[in-house]
Amino acid sequence: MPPDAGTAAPDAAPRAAAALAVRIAWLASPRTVLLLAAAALVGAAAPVAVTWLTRGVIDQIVAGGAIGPLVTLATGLALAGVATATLPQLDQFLQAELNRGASLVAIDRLHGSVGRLTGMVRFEQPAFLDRLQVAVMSEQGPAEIVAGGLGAARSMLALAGFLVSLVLISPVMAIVVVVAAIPVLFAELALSRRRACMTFTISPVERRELFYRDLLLRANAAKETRLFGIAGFLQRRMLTERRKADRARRAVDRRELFVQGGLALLGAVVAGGGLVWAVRASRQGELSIGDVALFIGATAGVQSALATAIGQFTLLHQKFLIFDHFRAVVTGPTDLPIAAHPRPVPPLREGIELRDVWFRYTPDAPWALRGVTLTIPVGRATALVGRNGSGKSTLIKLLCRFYDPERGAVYWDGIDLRQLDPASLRKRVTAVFQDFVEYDLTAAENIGLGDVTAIDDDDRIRTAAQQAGIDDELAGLPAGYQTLLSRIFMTEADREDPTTGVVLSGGQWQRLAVARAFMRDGRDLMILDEPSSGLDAEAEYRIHAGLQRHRAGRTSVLISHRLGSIRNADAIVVLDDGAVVEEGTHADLMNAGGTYAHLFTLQATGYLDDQVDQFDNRATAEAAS
Ligand SMILES: Nc1ncnc2c1ncn2[C@@H]1O[C@H](COP(=O)(O)OP(=O)(O)OP(=O)(O)O)[C@@H](O)[C@H]1O
Repeated sequence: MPPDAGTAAPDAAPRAAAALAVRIAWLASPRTVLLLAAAALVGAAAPVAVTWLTRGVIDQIVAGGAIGPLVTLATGLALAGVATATLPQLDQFLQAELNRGASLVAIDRLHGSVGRLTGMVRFEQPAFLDRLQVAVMSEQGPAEIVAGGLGAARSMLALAGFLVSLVLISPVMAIVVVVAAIPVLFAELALSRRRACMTFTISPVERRELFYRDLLLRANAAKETRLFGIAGFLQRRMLTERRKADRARRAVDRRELFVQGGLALLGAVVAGGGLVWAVRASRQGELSIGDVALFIGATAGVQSALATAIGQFTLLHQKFLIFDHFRAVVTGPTDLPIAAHPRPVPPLREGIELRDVWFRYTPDAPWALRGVTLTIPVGRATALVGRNGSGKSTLIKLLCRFYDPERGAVYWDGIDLRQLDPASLRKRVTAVFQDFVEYDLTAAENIGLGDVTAIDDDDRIRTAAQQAGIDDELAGLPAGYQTLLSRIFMTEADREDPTTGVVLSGGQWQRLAVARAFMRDGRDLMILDEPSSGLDAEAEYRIHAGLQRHRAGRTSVLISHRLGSIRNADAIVVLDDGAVVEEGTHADLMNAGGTYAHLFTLQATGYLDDQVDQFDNRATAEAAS
């Protein structure tokens, strides 16, 4: 059974997420972080200074004091004003700069971690995919968290400054303002938790919306969506998912509206009450006019700094919770257990052996392989055949160790694959998968990716293409092997120029995938999962002749529903419902008259008219009886 550790939501660790975010930001640009911190310090001091300088100026004017100190105070006020006016722009620039650098580091970390997942297990787990989607959206998290943290620190410093000012004028008022802020803090924290939770819970809905949107916009789905007239149907489904997500967002927005509206009202009542008191105190001579100005500025300053600090803390808390999904992905365990001291994979000398292998994709899924015991001898061609869903592709995924068996084991010259280094194992394997990738790159790159160390080696690329029978076609493209095999990167100006990109046919792509596998020449094991399913008869014949030549003396596993193409394999293994039901050469299996003989005869019959008639008659008779 595939392990599921690390996919279930782990206990959120917002502190660890915050620490990781700060580490990433610091790694990206320590200078920008320091500049932002300096800006935060000045940003905190400036408004407090403005309030005190304003009080001094007013009191000097009212008292008719000397011009010198008044000018000094006014100059200070002007400088503080300049700092207050220009800091937001500088702050914005620094934040954007930090964002660029830290996002780059975050993207690199995230993709590095996903790339280090050795198997396919995680990609089949919805919980991991949800987490990954949130993690991908969190690339700006480090910069936002650092900027938010510094913003909160700035508000706290400003708050302290204003609070001291307010305590000097009216300690009671200072206490009232602070006490009124306590419910705000708790309410905002609860709101932020709710928003972070909503972001995660709507993730499957957003993934479904993306799936429908992708189908509607994808070129290779356009044929079916048009012919079957399902664009409207898919669009309605997409909008339904969007509405579901919007309903969840609206519920949180509505709660915020009521809670924050109520809290704002409370703040306004406190400030209004204080103002009435200050005016009365001034009339009774307890406060100077400058004191009243200081009181008004300090009360507004305390309230706004408190509101900003609480807002920033709760936003930070929310960002920690969201960025925690990023942390969970980048620090999560690997999907397949890796041996403490994985052994490098030696060249294959005897063969690969499956011993009583049981495998299912999830604990609640039916078994895809049931007690498979099988030897793939070195230097021999082994063919896997069987009906759809009988477990052929699953078996080769286990040979590449994309998954581990739940019971039993796969051995490479007697060593359990779990003891080997997965990367080292894969260096010894080449494959054409059923669902091979069509890269929107040049023809040469499409082949060269088979051995990225030789991606510029034109001779090897060309040899691989010749072996796959596609050299002539690639050489004949407008820019030969350098032709881009895609039209998706074209600009409007390129549209008429055929050399900027061409579209290959399905069969051509398939031969290109075979060439890519040939690029990894000299590997110990070659896996071919339906390498010729999309080819015309002649291309199929040529590719199988080429593969046969190439396979000679090498270890290969070949899957094909066209039984004629595997009849020359050294051994044919028939799978049925995840179990090996027959094994032998073509002649052995035909003599045995079992599943293979039945399937082979059925296919061969299709190519011979008189036998087709007999077959049809027999089928009609069978149907009638
Ligand atoms: N990624 C997956 N997640 C869950 N179940 C899967 C997955 N891939 C295959 N299966 C299931 O495992 C069983 C074996 O599938 P597999 O693809 O190995 O069959 P196959 O013999 O290669 O079929 P085909 O001839 O159609 O390619 C099937 O029941 C299939 O539904």
